[in-house]
Amino acid sequence: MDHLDHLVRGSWTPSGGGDAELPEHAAKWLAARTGFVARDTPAAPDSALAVADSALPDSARAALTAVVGDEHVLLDREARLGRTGGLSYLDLLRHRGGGEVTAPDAVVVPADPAQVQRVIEVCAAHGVGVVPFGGGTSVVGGVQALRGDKTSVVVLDLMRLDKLVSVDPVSRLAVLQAGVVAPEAERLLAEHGFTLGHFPQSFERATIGGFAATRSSGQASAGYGRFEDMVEGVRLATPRGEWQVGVSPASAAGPDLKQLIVGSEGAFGVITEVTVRVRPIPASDRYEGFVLDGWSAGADAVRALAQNGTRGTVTRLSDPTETEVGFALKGGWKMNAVRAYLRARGITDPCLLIIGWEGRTKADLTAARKATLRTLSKHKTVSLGQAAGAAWRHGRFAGPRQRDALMDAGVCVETLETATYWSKLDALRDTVREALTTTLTAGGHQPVVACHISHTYETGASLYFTTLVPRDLTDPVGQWAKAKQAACEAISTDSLGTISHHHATGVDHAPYLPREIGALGVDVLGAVKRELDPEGVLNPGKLI
Ligand SMILES: Cc1cc2nc3c(=O)[nH]c(=O)nc-3n(C[C@H](O)[C@H](O)[C@H](O)COP(=O)(O)OP(=O)(O)OC[C@H]3O[C@@H](n4cnc5c(N)ncnc54)[C@H](O)[C@@H]3O)c2cc1C
Repeated sequence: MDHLDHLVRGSWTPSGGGDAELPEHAAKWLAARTGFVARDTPAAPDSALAVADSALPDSARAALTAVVGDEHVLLDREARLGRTGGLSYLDLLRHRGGGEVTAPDAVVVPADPAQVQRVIEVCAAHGVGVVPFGGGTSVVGGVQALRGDKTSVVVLDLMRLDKLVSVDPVSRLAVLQAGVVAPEAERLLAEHGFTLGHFPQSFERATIGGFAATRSSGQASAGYGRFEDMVEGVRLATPRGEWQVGVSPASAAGPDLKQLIVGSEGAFGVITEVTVRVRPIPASDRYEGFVLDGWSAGADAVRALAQNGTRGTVTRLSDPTETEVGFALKGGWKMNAVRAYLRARGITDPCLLIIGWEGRTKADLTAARKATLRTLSKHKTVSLGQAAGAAWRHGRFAGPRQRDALMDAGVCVETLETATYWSKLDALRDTVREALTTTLTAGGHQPVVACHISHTYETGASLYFTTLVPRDLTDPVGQWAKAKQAACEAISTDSLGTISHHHATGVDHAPYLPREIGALGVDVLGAVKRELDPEGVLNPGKLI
């Protein structure tokens, strides 16, 4: 695993696009498909960014220093700039292009849950906003340093809460501090023979607290569940005091308050510890690729897998456009041979299906794989074998690096996600594709809008869209902002889908939340917030 700088904000990795490059064949394909002309648009240096002076009152600074020590209240430009915004395409653009960015007035780095609690109390007493910051990988504006009605705001960075607190191997439970980054969580748990099984594409950077705060979902959700399924208990610091929930695996003692905290995006409190369900590390795994002919055939097969309980641990279906993008980015004679092979097998509109199985024993894996293949045998499926599965697995965290390289070359590249019931899946996909295509077709440019299903349920599935189009250099922010707005309108009109399956609400999706949960739902969330955070200092402008 690479060492990733905690504070990089203009790209996924410190070297920007340098970790990946846009191969010539891929640039040619993009040119033919979108009208793209390669341009060198590297990130502007950090020195080109204007950061306003800190407005943190001296009294608040002194009180914070008394809690965490002088060296853990950071006021320097670099520390504040490093926690300015998340990692959406628009966040990256703001950092790359120069101009003014919204930096926090200070960064506070407490050492443990007790210090987090006291920091929150100090901020509430001084009317200072607090933005909890885990890995800073939010793509919906969740870590933007907004002030709301406050005159100053601090980022509360959880990076020092990096410990595995305890493991209960009998119950298969572990308590992890909120700032533990996902690869470190896996490393710490592996020492006890366990895995969490949570592998979002942001795995390398995101934290346990961030996963809980956003109801994250990882690539192996078919086998391990979403993050909220893994949460058994939460310790939360609030201006009203500490709140701990979760004492047993199930309970009929009223509504599940744990689920009120999970997904609260720092607006109700700061998660300091999470008790998670863990599983023994699987003894064996196997990944394979299959191809189905056309989106409907692919979606039908994946639905059958989900509804009769024969999914793999990973089950991921690309639509024809995403399959084409994948083949085009790889390029070379091997891809041409695959295309020819598929044509010869009667596949005219290839949809790539990746399935990964894991087993406690080899026999378990074999049985699970057989069950999947039995379901797939009822659908017209061509196997691409383990090589295709291994290729996907090898590149499963490469997307953010490729995005850096594409951004350097002048491409507008961004993703968005939603979910709905199976009966509405095609309508949702068509509507979002139409919205993105219409808004981004301009000036001789044609976008590529690719889609995949990577999280399935008995009743429905997620849809994840990736869009590529030459960047509008005169109004790059407006170009994507309009497209995203059109997609959000398409998703939320007539409750076609959810405004977020796993990226959360943040700032970007907040305007659409009332359509999804209703005015009464917004009032309920508002009441909870007022109860836990009467001064309104927690993560101003997010969620509600
Ligand atoms: C390239 C890329 C790929 C991604 N892929 C996926 C994916 O596959 N699946 C997925 O689910 N998400 C994905 N995301 C989104 C993001 O990684 C998730 O939302 C993740 O859960 C955020 O974790 P984090 O530690 O980075 O949180 P941050 O970005 O730091 O924070 C996210 C939100 O949670 C709040 N928060 C953070 N920590 C705490 C805490 N301890 N207590 C209270 N509130 C807190 C923040 O204030 C903010 O509102 C992706 C993002 C990127 C950039």
